[in-house]
Amino acid sequence: MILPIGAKNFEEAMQMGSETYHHLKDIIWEKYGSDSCNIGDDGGFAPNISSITEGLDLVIAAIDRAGYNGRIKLAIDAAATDFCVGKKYDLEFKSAKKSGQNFKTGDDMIEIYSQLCSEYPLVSIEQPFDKDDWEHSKKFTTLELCQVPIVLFIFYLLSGAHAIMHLQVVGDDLLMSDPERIKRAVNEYTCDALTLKASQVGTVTEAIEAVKQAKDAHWGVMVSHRSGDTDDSFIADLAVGAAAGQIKAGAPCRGECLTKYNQLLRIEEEFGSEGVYAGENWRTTAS
Ligand SMILES: C=C(OP(=O)(O)O)C(=O)O
Repeated sequence: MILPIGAKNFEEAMQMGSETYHHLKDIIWEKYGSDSCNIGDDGGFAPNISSITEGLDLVIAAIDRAGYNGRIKLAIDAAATDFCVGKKYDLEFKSAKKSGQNFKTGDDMIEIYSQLCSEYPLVSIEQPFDKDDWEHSKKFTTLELCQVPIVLFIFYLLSGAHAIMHLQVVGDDLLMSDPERIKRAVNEYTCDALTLKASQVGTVTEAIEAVKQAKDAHWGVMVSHRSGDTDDSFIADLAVGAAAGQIKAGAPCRGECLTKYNQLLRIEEEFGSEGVYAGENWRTTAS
């Protein structure tokens, strides 16, 4: 996923995201052929890549070709519950020819994520471990991985702003937008942001309660669509109303994704000069 945090407003963010998406399509077409440009549930491409870094390199190349170097950061939704087998993580879970050799422990996964964080402009990882792997979620979140240069890091420490600089660890399945699980995650520090799925929590009232819990803990809030979503745009209003600062609604293609982004454009237009695009403050708007 990409975060166009260097945009001046949502309209520009949308332009940056769309241009990057279309450059990504060209790059994938050139390298893997047109079949690889078929899109999945969330509007993303799924070329036959053989490593995590191969995928990230494609996105970096697209950002570069679109001319947005330094203005767009990266995020990953690992959705690790999907490839957790027992207590291990099967990195070949998508392959038909499984060798059985690519199982990783929770500690191995921490190593992998840490390495990615040091090599890429990665600012957020969602669901890096299984939904019940509280142990590694805690171990990883507590690391507070930071990718800013050391000189800048010291400056941020001195200015008291260091809390926003480390990698955001987002709880999706770990929390299930459930108040009891959020409470446990806050107490144990097993993540520091909430994926908010209104259709998962059930009612708008409960969704607002979950946002309050997250804000009280000074967490980030990422309002999210669902796989196979409809063309309902309500989550755009929810994200603005909750001052979430973050929304995840898929790639800028197909009606069910675009309807959310179009609603955000309309909201921004309605607010006019009073509208505030979260931009660099994407994590702190929630507190
Ligand atoms: C679409 C998502 O979730 P789900 O599969 O639970 O709908 C997501 O987390 O990006």
